[in-house]
Amino acid sequence: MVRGRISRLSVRDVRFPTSLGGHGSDAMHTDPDYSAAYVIIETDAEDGLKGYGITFTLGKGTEVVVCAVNALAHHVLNKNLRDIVNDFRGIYRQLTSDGQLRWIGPEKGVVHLATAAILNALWDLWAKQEGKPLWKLLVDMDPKTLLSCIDFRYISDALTEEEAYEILQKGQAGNKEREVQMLAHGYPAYTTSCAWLGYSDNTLKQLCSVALRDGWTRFKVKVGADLQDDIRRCRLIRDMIGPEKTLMMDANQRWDVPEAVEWVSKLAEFKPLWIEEPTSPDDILGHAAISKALAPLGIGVATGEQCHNRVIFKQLLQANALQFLQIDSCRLGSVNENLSVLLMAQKFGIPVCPHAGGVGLCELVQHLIIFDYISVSASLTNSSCFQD
Ligand SMILES: C[C@H](O)[C@@H](O)CC(=O)C(=O)O
Ligand SMILES: [Mg+2]
Repeated sequence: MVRGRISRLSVRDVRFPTSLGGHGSDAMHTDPDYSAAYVIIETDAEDGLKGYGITFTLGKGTEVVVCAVNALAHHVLNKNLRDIVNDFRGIYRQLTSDGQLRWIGPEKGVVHLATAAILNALWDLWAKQEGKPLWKLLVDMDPKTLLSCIDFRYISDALTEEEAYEILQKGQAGNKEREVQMLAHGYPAYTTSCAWLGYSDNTLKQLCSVALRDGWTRFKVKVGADLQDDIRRCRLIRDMIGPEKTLMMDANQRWDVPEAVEWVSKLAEFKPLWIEEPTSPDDILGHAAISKALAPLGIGVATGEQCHNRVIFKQLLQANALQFLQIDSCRLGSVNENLSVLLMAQKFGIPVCPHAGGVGLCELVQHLIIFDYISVSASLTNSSCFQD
């Protein structure tokens, strides 16, 4: 039973000095300090439960997001949690339509990251009050209630609410078996932890052999700064993992469109499953051109960790611009907006492989992808996996 009035919203600036060891480094973010704007929501209910929500940030960027969280807090303070969840689409719309803050979005950038942190905390509190993990709250929710959390504005030309309802209805066939399977075996994952760009070859080798020993079968390597380095590192990792295991590459937006095609063609001998973020995350037609050029080489394009919102995902799908869709639990406006993207991906037949390289993202995104498998896609084909 959902209960309580939101009596307090606090936000902390949490940072880890990961740049010191090159952890999390890539061709664009060479000195990332993994960080989070960490929101805690309290109610006046006697149960003492709190909702915790985060958005992933890097170092000093956190200060700006914390400021935006404080600016948005009044939209939820003093509201009853029951009223919020009974009109979750409305509260999403309210936060994203703030008359003064929308101008510095809209539904993108700092204010959207702040929106995600607040909404993530509300979802966490709702799930806790129901006594369930988030994935189970979503799986058990009837389709109509689930859809009432989604803002279909701007996407109804690609996915109507009626189509989304049909997808969820279809997803109910076999869902109990899939839930049992998830509880018994978990969800397939890949690791990036061996091959951040700032790691030496020795570190890469050492971490890769540990990962192999631990049973990992899918590995992601950072590329994009220097072609000769990439060739050497990709050869090293491919030699270690052998021809059968899966290799992905991630360029973190480093290239122009023609440069991406040329560069990745030179890495094709290492048989990557995908090239991730080959160019600007805003360049939908650029991604489409890269997808088309790399298709004959058997290399797909993955993107999404910096896709602002459901509109960009809609257009990437409409333009055949990606073969692997990478939702991010905090870049989009939390669970509400992620649900719409999972449903669009299903309609377009594109597998979802969430982004999770960051503070708390692995923990958050597993709820979304397990829900996706049980209630939406019903498929593990084409490595719908996520990151260590
Ligand atoms: C800065 C982050 O570590 C980024 O490199 C993560 C990423 O691109 C991924 O996990 O994928
Ligand atoms: Mg990435």
